[in-house]
Amino acid sequence: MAFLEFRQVAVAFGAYVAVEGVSLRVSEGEFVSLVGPTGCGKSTLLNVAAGLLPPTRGEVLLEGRPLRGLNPKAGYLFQQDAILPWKTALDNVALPLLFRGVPLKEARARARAWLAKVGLERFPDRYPHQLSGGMRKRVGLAQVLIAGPKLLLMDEPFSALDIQTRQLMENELLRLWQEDRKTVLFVTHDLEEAIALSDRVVVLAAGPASRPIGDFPIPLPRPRDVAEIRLTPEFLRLHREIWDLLRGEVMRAHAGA
Ligand SMILES: Nc1ncnc2c1ncn2[C@@H]1O[C@H](COP(=O)(O)OP(=O)(O)OP(=O)(O)O)[C@@H](O)[C@H]1O
Repeated sequence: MAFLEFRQVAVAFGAYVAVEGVSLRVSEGEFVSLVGPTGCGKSTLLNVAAGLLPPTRGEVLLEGRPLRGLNPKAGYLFQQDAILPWKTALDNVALPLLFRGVPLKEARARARAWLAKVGLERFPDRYPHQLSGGMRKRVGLAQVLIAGPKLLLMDEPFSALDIQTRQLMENELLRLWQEDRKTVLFVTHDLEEAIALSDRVVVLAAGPASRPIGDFPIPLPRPRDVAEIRLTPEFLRLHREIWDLLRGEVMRAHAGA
């Protein structure tokens, strides 16, 4: 049984059909990336998986059962920071526990442990504006992971970071993921990032009515270093193979824009 399954999902915004006939199965513990040209519906599909957006047609199954309303197993990390500027790093991370009624002292103790896991143990009292972009991402990641989601939905989480910080964060994500292998659905424009991180890369067609047109297993060994893995012949072979398909869709999207 798939952990998460899209079954013939379509989403229309008024008369515009963004995605149509999307069927996709993600196994428990699998790291799957969605790549595709701009506007093809990647974020739309993540929103459907999060239960934030009901499909116009078709359905999403979570552990075999139709998803109704918000996805209770999912944690969502967006491109923009979702952390609160008036709270410290520690209290931002503690927030999901406080919402659940965990007492303040316990929530802060657990948040402290999560800050340490993402390498911020020395900065619990800093406010977001006193942190770098990469550090804010770490706070965001800890804030999502502290809630213990079984499914991680990530929408271009590192795209605003400079390349070195981005690679550090990608390695950090892989390290945390190796610990307990959550199921991950990761959206990115960046094919290299998708290959470096994933077990599988799914290519979406240019919109309208986008759907998966390619599904590529990534049999690269783990643990991986995202900077080093990019230099291996197997990585380059996979990149060429997937780009052969993706290139046409990117050109179609630009021609239609
Ligand atoms: N709320 C909305 N109302 C109308 N149209 C929308 C809405 N949300 C998305 N769309 C349209 O649906 C299509 C898919 O959007 P989506 O944001 O999912 O694409 P994407 O692949 O994530 O894009 P990008 O890579 O640029 O972030 C786009 O054409 C977009 O303009």
